[in-house]
Amino acid sequence: MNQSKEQRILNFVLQNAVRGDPCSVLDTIDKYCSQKEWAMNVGDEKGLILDKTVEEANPSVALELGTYCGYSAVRIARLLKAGAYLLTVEFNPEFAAIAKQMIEFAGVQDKVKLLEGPSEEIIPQLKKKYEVDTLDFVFLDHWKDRYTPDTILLQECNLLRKGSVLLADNIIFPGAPEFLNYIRNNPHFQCTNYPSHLEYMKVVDAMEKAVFLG
Ligand SMILES: Cc1cc(-c2n[nH]c(CCNC(=O)c3cc(-c4ccc(F)cc4)cc(O)c3O)n2)ccn1
Ligand SMILES: [Mg+2]
Repeated sequence: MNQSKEQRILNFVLQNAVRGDPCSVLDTIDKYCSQKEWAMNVGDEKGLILDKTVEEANPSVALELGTYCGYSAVRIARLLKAGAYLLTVEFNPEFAAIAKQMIEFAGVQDKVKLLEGPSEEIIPQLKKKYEVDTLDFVFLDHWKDRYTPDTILLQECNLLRKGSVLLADNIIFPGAPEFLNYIRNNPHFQCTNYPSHLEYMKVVDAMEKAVFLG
């Protein structure tokens, strides 16, 4: 049975990156996806915006919606302080299996908990089943029509606190116009736009940061 693109990306990492070196894993994925096969990792350009936002937030507990192959999970986890951790949610079992191996190869498995299932099911379980109090940082990178309902769900589940930082990918392409309208007109959030480009392409994209004001 011929391999999936995601399996080819993982194999390229296993054969070309340095085990236990997150930066080497990120660079190797970026090399493969810019030169051989495009894939929906946040990538190196938007990855720098993600890095700066994570460093500024310096989260103890972070949530990522949309793991895919684990690129941004590795990117976030490599920046977390001792004792801090990332919960990452993936809907597609094939993607989750790839991401698990990617995270382990990068050596950040002790900082990452990979949860399989749809975001609308997982979010309401975070407090009781996953012992989360509040989230310091949330990376929205899953289905674009879920950004708004899941941001509302996070608030309903009391998972945000004053100062919680949300960062959303793909604001322009594929686009999340409803989310942009919701978050920019919501007095409980302070928004900042970061113009960029779609991963590995010249297509215009952007990220939106939204700080919860309580
Ligand atoms: C409901 C739920 C869902 C999830 C979930 N897990 N994994 C994902 C992946 C979502 N990501 C994307 O669809 C995405 C797409 C593009 C793209 C595509 C095609 C183009 F032509 C151009 C750009 C670019 C990107 O940067 C993206 O992030 N969702 C997890 C949990 N619960
Ligand atoms: Mg994305």
